[in-house]
Amino acid sequence: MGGDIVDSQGAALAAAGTPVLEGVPQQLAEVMDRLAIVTAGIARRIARGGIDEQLGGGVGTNADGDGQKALDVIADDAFCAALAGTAVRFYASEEQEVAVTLNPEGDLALAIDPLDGSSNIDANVSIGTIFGIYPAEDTPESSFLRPGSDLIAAGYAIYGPQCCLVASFGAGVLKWVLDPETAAWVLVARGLTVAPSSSEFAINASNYRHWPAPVRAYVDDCVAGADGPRGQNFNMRWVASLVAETHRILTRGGVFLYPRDDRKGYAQGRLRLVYECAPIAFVITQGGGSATDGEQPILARVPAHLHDRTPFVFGSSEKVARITAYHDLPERESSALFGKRGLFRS
Ligand SMILES: O=P(O)(O)OC[C@H]1O[C@](O)(COP(=O)(O)O)[C@@H](O)[C@@H]1O
Ligand SMILES: [Mg+2]
Ligand SMILES: [Mg+2]
Repeated sequence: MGGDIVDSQGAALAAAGTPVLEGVPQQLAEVMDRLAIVTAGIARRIARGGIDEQLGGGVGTNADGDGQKALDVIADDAFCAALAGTAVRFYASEEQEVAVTLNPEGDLALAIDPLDGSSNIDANVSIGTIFGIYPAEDTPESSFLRPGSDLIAAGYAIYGPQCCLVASFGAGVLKWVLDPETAAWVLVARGLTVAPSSSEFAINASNYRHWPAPVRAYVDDCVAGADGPRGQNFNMRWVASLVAETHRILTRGGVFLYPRDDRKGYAQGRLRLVYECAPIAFVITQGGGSATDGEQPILARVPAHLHDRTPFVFGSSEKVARITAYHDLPERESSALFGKRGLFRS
């Protein structure tokens, strides 16, 4: 199962019929266990990176034109192999052009970003895996080209100082920690929530000059701090790993923005609706936070194609609502100097 990325402890448990993960609904138990087993194997392989292989080395480009690192391909192969023979009928990966049929009798359709944040592999900064599970329909198109509100499960693994799995099955957000002493997954939380407000925002500010006016206006007002219309100071973070930003926001609140911008190829932002934004939106919404494309809820968006991208804003509800309000401002208001803006002047 999963080539050479298999956690032997997890595989032995599964072979003995013992659940690897506690707290998973029966319908999803085998699939979640296999995801957990591969995740533990990837975590161990990352920890050994550079000893006998270079996981961050470039190996080509995927069908979508993105550069692929060795670990992107290793992780994709491992998840795909591990899910063969389970209830997963269709496997749709960010790294593959079309969805793979794994089990024609299966009743689940799994979308995956096998390795998220790949620019951070060599830098030893947190990276992850993102997944979403739908009920399978007759074809890959009808299974995946639907609103994220149809998801029955979604979550992510984070390969960081601590390896965690975070998932929702539609009734709150659960978190497991991989115990490095025993190699067992331990359920540590059942009801993770997103703080309703916060003074942190996350955006790649190097693209400032390319952003739409409402995003520039929002960030201008945050950066102006106590001297601007918001009348309070803010802090900024940018990890460049969506999983790491999500994990921080689930831990202490905040807001994340990856807007559309004027650069070639960024008319719909950077992040993929099916593999990244819908699953993260599902988890964040289950935790009481919000997720939009700047204006509309992400979970209502229906992709036209598997690899569609979308602007993405998510996090503490109060902040996401405020960003939507900036998008509703008249153009002359959102492009005005921050001190002149009426709506949010304190
Ligand atoms: O380098 P940028 O433009 O800041 O983009 C960073 C974003 O790109 C991503 O790395 C895209 O994911 P992949 O690594 O799976 O392609 C996100 O994790 C992250 O939020
Ligand atoms: Mg990604
Ligand atoms: Mg990826």
